[in-house]
Amino acid sequence: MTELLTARQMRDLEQAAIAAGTVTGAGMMEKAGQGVVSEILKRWPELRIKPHRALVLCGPGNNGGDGFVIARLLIRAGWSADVFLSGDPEKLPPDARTNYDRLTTLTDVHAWDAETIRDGARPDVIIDAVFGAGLTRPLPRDIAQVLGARGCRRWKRSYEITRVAVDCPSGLNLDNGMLPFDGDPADEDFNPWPDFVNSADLTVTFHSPKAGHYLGMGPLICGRIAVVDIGLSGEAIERSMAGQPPDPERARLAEPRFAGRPVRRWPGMVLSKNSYAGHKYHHGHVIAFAGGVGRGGAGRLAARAALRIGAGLVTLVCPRAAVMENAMHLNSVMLRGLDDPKDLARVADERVTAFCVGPGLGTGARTRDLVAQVLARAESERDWRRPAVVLDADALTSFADDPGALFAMTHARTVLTPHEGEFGRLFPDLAQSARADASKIEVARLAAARAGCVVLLKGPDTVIAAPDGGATVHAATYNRQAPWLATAGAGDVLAGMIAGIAASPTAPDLIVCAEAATWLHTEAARAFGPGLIAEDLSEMLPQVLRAAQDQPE
Ligand SMILES: NC(=O)C1=CN([C@@H]2O[C@H](COP(=O)(O)OP(=O)(O)OC[C@H]3O[C@@H](n4cnc5c(N)ncnc54)[C@H](O)[C@@H]3O)[C@@H](O)[C@H]2O)[C@@H](O)CC1
Ligand SMILES: Nc1ncnc2c1ncn2[C@@H]1O[C@H](COP(=O)(O)OP(=O)(O)O)[C@@H](O)[C@H]1O
Ligand SMILES: [K+]
Repeated sequence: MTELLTARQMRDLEQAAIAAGTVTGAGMMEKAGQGVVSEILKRWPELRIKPHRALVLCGPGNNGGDGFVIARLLIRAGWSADVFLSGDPEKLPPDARTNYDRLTTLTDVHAWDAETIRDGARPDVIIDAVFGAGLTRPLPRDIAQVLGARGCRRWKRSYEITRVAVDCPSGLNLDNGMLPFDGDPADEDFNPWPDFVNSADLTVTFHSPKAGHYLGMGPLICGRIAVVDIGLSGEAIERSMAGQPPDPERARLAEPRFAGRPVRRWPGMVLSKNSYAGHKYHHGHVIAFAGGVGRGGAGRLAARAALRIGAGLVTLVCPRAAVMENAMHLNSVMLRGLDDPKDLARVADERVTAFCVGPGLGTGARTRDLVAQVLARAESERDWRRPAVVLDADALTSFADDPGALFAMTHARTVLTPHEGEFGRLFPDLAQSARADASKIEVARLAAARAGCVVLLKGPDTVIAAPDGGATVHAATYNRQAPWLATAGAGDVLAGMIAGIAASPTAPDLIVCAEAATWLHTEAARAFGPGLIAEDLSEMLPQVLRAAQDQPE
């Protein structure tokens, strides 16, 4: 799984490698520039045919330094390049200055002027090397005037101009995926979208992607992401393998890759039925709860998903009045009636290894009691650990008035799976800071630490965090978009899938189960495609599981 670095972690890696003498700043900058040029020509081979015109926009730091390298390489390849620098050449950092000096022997580098840039010849390619990891404030207005969506409208067919961002579209915060903007939103003519949103067709980043490429606005404005090696690979092997919990300090991306290469065994290795041995109890017994009469659908969706993903047995537990209704819909999923949560032991013996609580349950005292009963379950004599507990939907909302009461009961074998609304009810202060400028990764980490359990905060950029700080981003973006998942009941299916994977007595850490479930959930949605409704997800799982497990060594 690829590590998602923060700007600071990337800087530290570079500094450490420079200090160790394995790379130099100038060497990395040269590789960065070369990498951008070769990615452009790889992505648009037609640009190789004859030289073209580039507009290279450079900033006052090392991102600008990359721009000077790119301009030099393009000019050497016969292109014409109009180069502009925002900032004082005398104040450039040393490596950027060296590349500025080399470039000025080939062409002029003009001082930034929005009007001059916009009145200049129409470029075929715009290189955005204004700000990268070092941006600390909103994009200054004179830069937004050029890079913002309105910026290049003066040119004919401006929408056909290829836009390439170096490290990120300038203005993007690489830690949180946000686009801080200047100006007063209260002003009548203020419109952050065309003014400040700078988007690219291709973003070329270095060594490893950064969190902001995958969070928030990042996927909307980066186009595609290409990662190029700048000589740091030997310095930083990924610190945790797929199938093992993430390193507490390094967030990662849930995907079947390690150290830049495809890993064929993930997520198959996380699933229970990956060897010939075992009977049904070896794969765990899940209990999913359903609501009262007429409200059983969500619980049934979760139960079916738990069975499809591989739990040995699944029982749906509902109020007695709803047994007949549920019986009409269920075959392989078993069914029991339960009115008083205190009688849980009657329907759930010690062989139950996972519970899924919340979908369709309704909010209130009964749901709170059920959650309390389930969370109070200790490890049994048969199993060395407590049953896993997935709390979703109404199991979360029922504690909106007193989240502390929930966190007093949650334990390390618990996963909370809130969408943003449910998250705001349990963690109002953290939701607030996420709306300001805290990264979704940091916010989920704080929530997991407070609740003492795994927190999975949903969305196209789902973040899964453990109390020790381990965090994974699951990206249903770029080439894994699955907008069809925004459909009622998709979350219930995910909760059931997590329970189904975690139920196995041999299941790995809960965060690892949650990563695999989230990835498979999106794979199922992608395999079905448009028109998906929640029922379809479980039915796509056999096909998705086959692809995940039947891989040659
Ligand atoms: N040797 C290295 O460290 C390498 C750095 N690389 C490039 O260097 C970039 C990071 O370089 P830097 O740390 O110099 O950062 P940047 O070049 O992203 O920006 C830093 C500069 O912008 C100024 N600044 C920040 N926000 C501003 C704002 N809102 N308005 C006006 N000025 C603002 C800062 O004062 C500083 O002068 C990476 O994104 C990458 O493109 C690559 O060349 C790879 C090697
Ligand atoms: N635009 C989207 N792209 C990808 N996944 C999405 C998108 N919108 C929602 N999802 C996913 O779909 C599921 C929806 O869950 P949830 O909001 O709990 O819905 P429900 O309660 O109706 O089941 C989550 O797993 C979420 O991450
Ligand atoms: K940039």
